[in-house]
Amino acid sequence: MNLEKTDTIAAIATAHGVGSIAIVRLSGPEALAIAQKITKKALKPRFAHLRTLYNHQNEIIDQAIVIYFKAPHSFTGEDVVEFQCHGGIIVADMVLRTLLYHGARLAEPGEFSKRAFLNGKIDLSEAEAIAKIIEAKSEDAAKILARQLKGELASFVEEVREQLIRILAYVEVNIDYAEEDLPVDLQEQMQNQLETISKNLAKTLESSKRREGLIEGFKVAIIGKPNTGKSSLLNALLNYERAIVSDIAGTTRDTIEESVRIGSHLVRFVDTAGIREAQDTIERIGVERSIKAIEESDIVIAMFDASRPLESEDQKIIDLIQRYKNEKDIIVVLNKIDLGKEITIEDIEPIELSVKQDISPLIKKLQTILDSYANTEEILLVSRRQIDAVTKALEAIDAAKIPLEMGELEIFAFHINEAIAAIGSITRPMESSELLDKMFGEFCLGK
Ligand SMILES: Nc1nc2c(c(=O)[nH]1)N(C=O)[C@@H](CNc1ccc(C(=O)N[C@@H](CCC(=O)O)C(=O)O)cc1)CN2
Ligand SMILES: Nc1nc2c(ncn2[C@@H]2O[C@H](COP(=O)(O)OP(=O)(O)OP(=O)(O)O)[C@@H](O)[C@H]2O)c(=O)[nH]1
Ligand SMILES: [Mg+2]
Repeated sequence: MNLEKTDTIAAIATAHGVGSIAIVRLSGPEALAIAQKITKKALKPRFAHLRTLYNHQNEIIDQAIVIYFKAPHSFTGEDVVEFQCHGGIIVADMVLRTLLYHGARLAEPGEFSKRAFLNGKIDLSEAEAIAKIIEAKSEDAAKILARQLKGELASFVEEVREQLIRILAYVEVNIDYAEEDLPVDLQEQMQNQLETISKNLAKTLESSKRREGLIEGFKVAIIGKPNTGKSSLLNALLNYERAIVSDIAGTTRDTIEESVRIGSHLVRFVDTAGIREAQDTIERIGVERSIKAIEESDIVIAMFDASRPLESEDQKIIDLIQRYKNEKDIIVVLNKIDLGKEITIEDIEPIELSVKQDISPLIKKLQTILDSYANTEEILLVSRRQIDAVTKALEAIDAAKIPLEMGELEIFAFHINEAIAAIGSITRPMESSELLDKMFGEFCLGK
């Protein structure tokens, strides 16, 4: 990119509301010149200066801390000047308008980060981490993203890419020079290496999908036959009477969603209509909704009434537990234990409690599961784009296996090249400018 042709952009980087300090950012070849017009004094790189700021009519508009980052040692890699002015929006707006008056252009959303990317200051996985940090729903998410910003995913990508390139190098030598087939031991070695890479990628993909909630927030579905106390549980979690509770079976007809903080996690609970034998259409819809709630959730709480023997309606819930037990974390709760225990369910370790008295055993269990999602050193793919790239790489590696067996080295090399491109696109896509516009366009203004 030709830096001389880039214009100089400006934006307010802090939230547009009441606050004690607001930051206005300026980046581009004219940043220093424009900044000196508003401060009327020289600025030394990497110094925090206390400066009076003047508008174009020479009126004093603020006293601010001004920092000049000289290219290429700045966030964007260009000349950057930051104005840390008094907060609220009025002062920051006046500063911004003065910068625009002196020749800066209002930045588009994400344009600072886009420039940082184009100037090689950050790669795409790091840019995505920045975008997601702003929207992080939990401290755990923020910590994972901070690691990604430090290049954790980038090094993972680089490692896999290098392994694939090494395999490719072997093959290319053989395509060019070998008259006969690949030596059997070399072929086996390559197969083993590919298998290791595949497993590694598949594991990352699987654990990322399972932990998607770390970024977006986790969802917990509460299911069970009517009258087991699902809505009572939601109310107990929320500490107020959100859902209607009654001893009439079928009280909840629609799903109800509310967010609750469990430890450091913000969790969305979904209270569903009780599942019973589907006699009428409305109840059938209820069953379908419950299934949908399960599929959209990370954790399922399956509720039973401990005080009554197992009924055929409970069996429906047990069937669902069986169906989803490999995909979801399922917590079985025997509620109304205050009324005695009549129920027995085989092969399941339940939590026995009374929602009316104490739900802390359930909270503890939830917290243990949520912590286990968060406390891991495993790499997390944090966007659809990253998940798609790894999926594509895996497919390409898979497609390469048969040609390798058959000794069709050129086809093999073609697929390995595909895999290399797919995995590399996580950090450095063969960019179409539309992709970049779309990605960075979703960033906050001033980022
Ligand atoms: N005031 C302020 N705070 C901020 C940012 C910012 O841009 N300004 N950030 C924005 O997201 C984050 C910090 N990230 C940053 C990343 C790189 C550079 C930077 O100037 N890098 C140069 C110089 C490095 C150095 O001197 O050690 C470089 O990489 O060459 C600045 C901030 C969060 N806090
Ligand atoms: N004794 C006792 N009663 C409870 C307990 N939990 C809930 N109940 C009562 O059980 C009845 C049903 O509770 P709900 O929370 O409405 O049950 P639900 O599972 O949401 O029912 P549907 O919405 O019909 O599917 C109410 O009368 C509650 O007060 C408990 O721990 N002990
Ligand atoms: Mg209910």
